Amino acid sequence: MADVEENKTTQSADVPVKTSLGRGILGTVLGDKVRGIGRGSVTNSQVNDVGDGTGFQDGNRTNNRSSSESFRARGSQGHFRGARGGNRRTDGGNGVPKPGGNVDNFRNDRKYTRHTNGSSGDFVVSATSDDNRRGREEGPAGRGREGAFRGGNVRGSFGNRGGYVKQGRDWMCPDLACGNKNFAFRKVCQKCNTPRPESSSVLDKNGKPQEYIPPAPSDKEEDIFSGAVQKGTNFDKYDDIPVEVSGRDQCGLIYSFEDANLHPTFLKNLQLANYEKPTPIQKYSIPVISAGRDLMACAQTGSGKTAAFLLPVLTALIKKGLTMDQHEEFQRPRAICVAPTRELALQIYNDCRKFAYQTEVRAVVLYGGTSVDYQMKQVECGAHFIIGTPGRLLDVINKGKISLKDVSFLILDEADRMLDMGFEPEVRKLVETLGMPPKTERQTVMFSATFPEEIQKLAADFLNDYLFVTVGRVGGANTDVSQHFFEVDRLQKRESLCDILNAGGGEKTLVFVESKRNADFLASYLCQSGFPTTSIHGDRLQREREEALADFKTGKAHVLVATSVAARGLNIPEVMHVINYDLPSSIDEYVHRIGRTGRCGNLGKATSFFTAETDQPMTANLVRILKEACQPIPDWLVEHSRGMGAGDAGSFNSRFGGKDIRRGKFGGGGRAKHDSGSASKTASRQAVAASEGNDDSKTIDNQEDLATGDSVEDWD
Ligand SMILES: Nc1ncnc2c1ncn2[C@@H]1O[C@H](COP(=O)(O)OP(=O)(O)OP(=O)(O)O)[C@@H](O)[C@H]1O
Repeated sequence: MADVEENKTTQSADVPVKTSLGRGILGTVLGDKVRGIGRGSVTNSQVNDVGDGTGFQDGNRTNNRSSSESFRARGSQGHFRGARGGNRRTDGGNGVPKPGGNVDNFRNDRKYTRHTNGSSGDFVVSATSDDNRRGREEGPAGRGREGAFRGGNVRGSFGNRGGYVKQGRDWMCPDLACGNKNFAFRKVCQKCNTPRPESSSVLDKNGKPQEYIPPAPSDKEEDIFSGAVQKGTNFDKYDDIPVEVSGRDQCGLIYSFEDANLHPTFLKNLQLANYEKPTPIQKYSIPVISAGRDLMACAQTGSGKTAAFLLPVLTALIKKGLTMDQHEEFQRPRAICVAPTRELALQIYNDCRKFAYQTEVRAVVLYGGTSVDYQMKQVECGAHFIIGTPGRLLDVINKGKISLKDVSFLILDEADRMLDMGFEPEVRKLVETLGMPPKTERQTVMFSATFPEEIQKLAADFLNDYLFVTVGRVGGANTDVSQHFFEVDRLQKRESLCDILNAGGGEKTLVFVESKRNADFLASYLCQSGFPTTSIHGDRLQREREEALADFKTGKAHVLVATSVAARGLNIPEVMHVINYDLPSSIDEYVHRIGRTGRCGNLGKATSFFTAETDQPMTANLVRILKEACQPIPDWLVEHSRGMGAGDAGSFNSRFGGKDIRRGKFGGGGRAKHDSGSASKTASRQAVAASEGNDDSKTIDNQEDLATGDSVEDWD
């Protein structure tokens, strides 16, 4: 993918720049075939610009065309955005497209619509929807791609772990050479006697789904402290990011963990975890929480927000003194942390076990898709700190196992998500109706990388005279992630993805799609195309979700296809590349998705497929995010963004400029800007208040779609 950068300089597709025997921008030479994707392509004699030069090229072009025949430049130079219904040959049996298909064959029997694209003189060739359907559904054997998937010709995504087998449903033989579809009740494959994959053996003797009991976490020190993302080369550059604190009576900041008055065991545990010095969000948040203040904290993805709340909360719990409620049926947790997805709740729980290692703090995690009885037993064994997803938490509370009256800390991780339309009713119920002390008698802290203004307004219902700490811009993208965009026709996406994965040479890649069905579909396709792939989404069994994540973490599968369940918070070491196969409908979701790479000072890469017909409403916000992160902005994206309202390039007049919505209401001295870096180390350790008076007015960008269908799937 270095090629992407390398080739960006060429603006005109007509100018032959270099000979490529390997890959073009995203183009890949496969045998004697050259496929260009995204916005550039390669012929044997020309390399065309990826960033700006041309549209993507039909796959199996012959090599002797001149680049000007193959492409026309965009704008004044003319531009060809080749879209086609499928330059793939269909596979005899199942209609699954194979790479390297023949565009000419395709053209012979497909209808094309040719139209011009405004004043630019571009023309776009696109297949009609009939073509698209045929491209997908027709195969010599008369079975379409989707038919193949449902009908039994698609094998498990990943050996016997990935079989797309649902509870109580028919299952596919995990033996790739067999792939037979078996009825749900069969324990072995009818055709080859291969045992049913473990993940499908979930029916009890009454045919009801058996409940999943997750494996007990290891107590071994090396296991507890493994699995974290290690610091990258840009870790120290976090200190250069400006920090802003707003609110009354601000607290100081710390420059080392030793300054933070943490419990001594935590200091030892930090060493074991290789935490040498705090990140900016930790420097500012730990003193605020330790001082007993409510907090809204916003910092870029992967910059250490979890430790920023866990360390001071755990310290406070120990300082206040923990009574042992072990083996009592009724537990009175002192701290509750709520997270939007099961995997994130589990991850926070594991971080909590890490920091609280060898202390008396007992943490319990409650999340859906697992046995409630099992989790209730865990609670009975003692629960000072409960971490969970809202639905399961409510469930266990309603079963009378937990009293909230002693809760002194409420933490909302991914707080903007917890308070959006999908989760807000559950969170409100948890906080306001089940006996939790009111906001003046508990401490409430909220963390996220994004805090839209409307959510900030709502959050005020739960917070008491809070401080707002922002590191960098609210809602800004992680600047350690290089962002690339390719305008790709919907039907070109799969092939483009394969080219990118081939070019990546097996690097760990997370591919986001919008729908659960497409996640299965794509994972299956990638498996068949030779990429070890697994998938995670809300329709998979919890056991399968955890196995999928484990396989991806260990590298057994180097591609994970995911819906938005994996967009927030997940900390997976060595994810080198995030691909938005489908762009999300919300810019905040985009920021969180690409934040799965480039964590903890490591560099990462994000590639997004842009399809004008679906993604046009995102353009203004994308342009703004790119500009803010100092990323190159493709001209075509700017063009698309024109007339899309608040996001014209150059304007930051939106919610992204949003900081504390209370600004201007603190009288003087309520807002302070800081440099958390080395320069300020010589200064007083107290935050220096620099009153800035009233802020500029701003417009709220209403293009956000706060609740996306898939992402509410984890309410339990
Ligand atoms: N001070 C530190 N020193 C070394 N590593 C750290 C430090 N703080 C955090 N990390 C590591 O950085 C990684 C990212 O941290 P974390 O998951 O808390 O990020 P985050 O800000 O919560 O991200 P997101 O916004 O995606 O939820 C983790 O692996 C964590 O162990």
